Amino acid sequence: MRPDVHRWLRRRTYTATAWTAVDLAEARRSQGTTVSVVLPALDEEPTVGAIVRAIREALVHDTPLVDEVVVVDSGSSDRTAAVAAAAGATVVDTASVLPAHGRVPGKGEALWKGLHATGGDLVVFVDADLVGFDPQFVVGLLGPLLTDPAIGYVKALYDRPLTTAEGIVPSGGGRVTELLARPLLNAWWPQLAGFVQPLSGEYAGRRELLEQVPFVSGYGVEFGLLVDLAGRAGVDALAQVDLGTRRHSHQSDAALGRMAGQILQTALARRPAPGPPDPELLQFLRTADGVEAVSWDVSVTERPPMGSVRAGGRSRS
Ligand SMILES: O=c1ccn([C@@H]2O[C@H](COP(=O)(O)OP(=O)(O)O[C@H]3O[C@H](CO)[C@@H](O)[C@H](O)[C@H]3O)[C@@H](O)[C@H]2O)c(=O)[nH]1
Ligand SMILES: O=C(O)[C@H](O)COP(=O)(O)O
Repeated sequence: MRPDVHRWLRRRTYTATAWTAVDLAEARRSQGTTVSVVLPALDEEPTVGAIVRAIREALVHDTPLVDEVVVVDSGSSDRTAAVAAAAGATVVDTASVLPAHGRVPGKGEALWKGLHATGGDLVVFVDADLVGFDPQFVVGLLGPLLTDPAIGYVKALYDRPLTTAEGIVPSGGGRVTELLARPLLNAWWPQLAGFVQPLSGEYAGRRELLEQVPFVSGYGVEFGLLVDLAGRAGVDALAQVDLGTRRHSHQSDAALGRMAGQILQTALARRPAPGPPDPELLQFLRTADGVEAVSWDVSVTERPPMGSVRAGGRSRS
């Protein structure tokens, strides 16, 4: 493993249980820091209400860690907006925020408009399709930001079970992550190979930093933010926090193919200066102490066209 990635992993990987909501509420009160939570939502009627309610009960009413919970409705055709509002969220529609900029489809658009529609110094993004959501997710994401001024952006890491018709595969989820995003990141941005879940939809950042980078409109938004924020603030300003396990609703293989296409477009638009890709691939295993990185050499050797070999052989004979 590259020494810089090894150092970063040890220095910038945290566990959500390191903080309590009460401690962080006191930290942010003494700093005068405000916190917004943004949930992008497209047709998430079955799950959005429970997530909003859990955050509001634990982190607005019981302990004052969060100032506002905003659901950004990304053009839902179900009752997402009504359910979110009934649970206590402020609901905005992507079409009504910055109307002069129009509305383009996709998750990243909802996040970008959510950034505009909120006012917190710290902004926490949480997907609205999570199942069994725990408000400690928000506490964990805020922990590094409220306790270390050098950190500007924090991404979630977690185990990702895959729920299938046959049952639950404990670490079968994150298929786009494993098959596309991680290999791409390792090849072209190996300094970011320590991110266990580069596509995680739960992350938090300082507004002053988030407002300096573009937001890709679709599913490339996480990949783009990671690369762009590292470029803007440096890898040491980025951190990850272990939230345990995360379950969500899965998309079809065909939909994941389209997601992968958007991530590929995002990566190609940011491709670093030409040069050989890094041949190391870091993958991660869950251990009793957290996660362990496993390094693989994925370099390939190009054999010449057989015709040229035969021609060379003939000329030698
Ligand atoms: O046009 C859209 C599409 C999705 N969403 C919301 O965005 C969140 C995540 O979308 P989802 O379709 O559930 O994505 P996943 O299949 O979970 O994809 C993973 O990988 C994506 C690519 O990086 C990330 O954007 C996701 O957060 C991450 O969970 C959910 O709340 C959606 O309702 C929108 O608001 N608008
Ligand atoms: O992050 C990913 O790789 C995609 O969201 C797919 O996740 P899933 O395999 O858990 O559905």
